[in-house]
Amino acid sequence: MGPPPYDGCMTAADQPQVAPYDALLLLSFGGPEKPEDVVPFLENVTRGRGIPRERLEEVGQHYFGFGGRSPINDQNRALLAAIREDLAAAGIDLPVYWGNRNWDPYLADAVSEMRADGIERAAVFTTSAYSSYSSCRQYRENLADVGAEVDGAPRLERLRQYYNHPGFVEPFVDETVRALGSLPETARDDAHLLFVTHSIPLAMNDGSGARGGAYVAQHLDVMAEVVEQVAARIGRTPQHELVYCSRSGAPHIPWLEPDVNDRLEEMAAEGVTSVVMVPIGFVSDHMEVVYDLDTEAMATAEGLGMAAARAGTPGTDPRFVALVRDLLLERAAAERGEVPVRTTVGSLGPGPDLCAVGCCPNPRAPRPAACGVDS
Ligand SMILES: CC1=C(CCC(=O)O)c2cc3nc(cc4[nH]c(cc5[nH]c(cc1n2)c(C)c5CCC(=O)O)c(CCC(=O)O)c4C)C(CCC(=O)O)=C3C
Ligand SMILES: [Fe+2]
Repeated sequence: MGPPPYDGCMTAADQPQVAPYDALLLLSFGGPEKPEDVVPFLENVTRGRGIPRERLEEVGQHYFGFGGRSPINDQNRALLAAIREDLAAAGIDLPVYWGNRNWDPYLADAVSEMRADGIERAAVFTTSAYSSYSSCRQYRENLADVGAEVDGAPRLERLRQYYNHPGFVEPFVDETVRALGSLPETARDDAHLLFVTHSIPLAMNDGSGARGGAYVAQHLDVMAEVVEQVAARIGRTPQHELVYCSRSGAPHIPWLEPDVNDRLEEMAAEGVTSVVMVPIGFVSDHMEVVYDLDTEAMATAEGLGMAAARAGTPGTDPRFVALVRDLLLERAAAERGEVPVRTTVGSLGPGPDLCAVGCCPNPRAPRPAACGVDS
């Protein structure tokens, strides 16, 4: 997993090699920071996507309930600071920028700033771990758009998907063990684990990855790995399953199910009395987590008389921050023609540096996307 932390005795020759890159760009979703931002933010997210008016009003209320401020931008500020510290501690002198798809600071502004600073070729880390149109190709389309929009934009090379990197998986293991331990003693031993991710349309899952179905397959692989590591720690294998949150879209279009709330009701009827929710679909505790899980699903569990706890997301866990450095150094080595170690856990192996032709297709109409074998 990358070089050892900088111990103060490193010589220039020992410094990890980031060439050919001269910058790193953190690319994220973005979120509103005050009540006036909420509606224009939602318009940015849903433009041309056929999300019913009622759903938008409902989601707007989630944001207003938190003072019109999503936690996501502050979480990215913290991640940005942690990445800068981690790189510096490893003796890597590389500027790190941040831009979003849907809200200020926008990707185009970050890339304009990079161009003004003379950046020529940057690696791009997205806050999205899995393969699907929303979590992969849509970011690649954003990179293609900004390349066309910003004259003289640097080359932007998206780092591979990292759902099965130990720096993403291990924080969930620790947090699952911690959350189990936070349940009342009588509820601990038969608590079920509910692994939770963002629902997407069935058709989007069917198209995800190079051969289809990758979104669900990747989550099942992460779930199996977390369960195995948790079992090794607690000496038993808890019951576990994958469920979904944050369904959107028109009601007649099928999305991945079961919804976490529906499943909690069924489980209560089946006699389950305690659960731990493990939000493996998410990198930080943003609105989907603090509203859809901590507010809505927790209220559902409480209403059913179940004991419930939630595991935290990677956020700024030092292992997750070091993952960014590991992927950067891995890709830099590959671009120099070396054959780097590509660290993964689970059964699926590392994803490609460049996405396959036609993977994770745009559900509406094909658009140019960067960072594919055909771009
Ligand atoms: C797979 C996936 C992830 C996980 C991977 C990743 O992290 O990238 C994710 C993350 C996020 N989704 C977010 C917010 C929203 N997503 C929406 C809508 C949608 N998401 C979708 C998928 C995903 N979304 C889809 C298929 C739609 C339907 C419309 C469309 O086809 O695009 C809507 C519109 C209202 C609604 O319909 O809910 C909002 C406001 C925020 C910000 C949270 C904050 O502010 O803290 C984050 C991190
Ligand atoms: Fe979303």
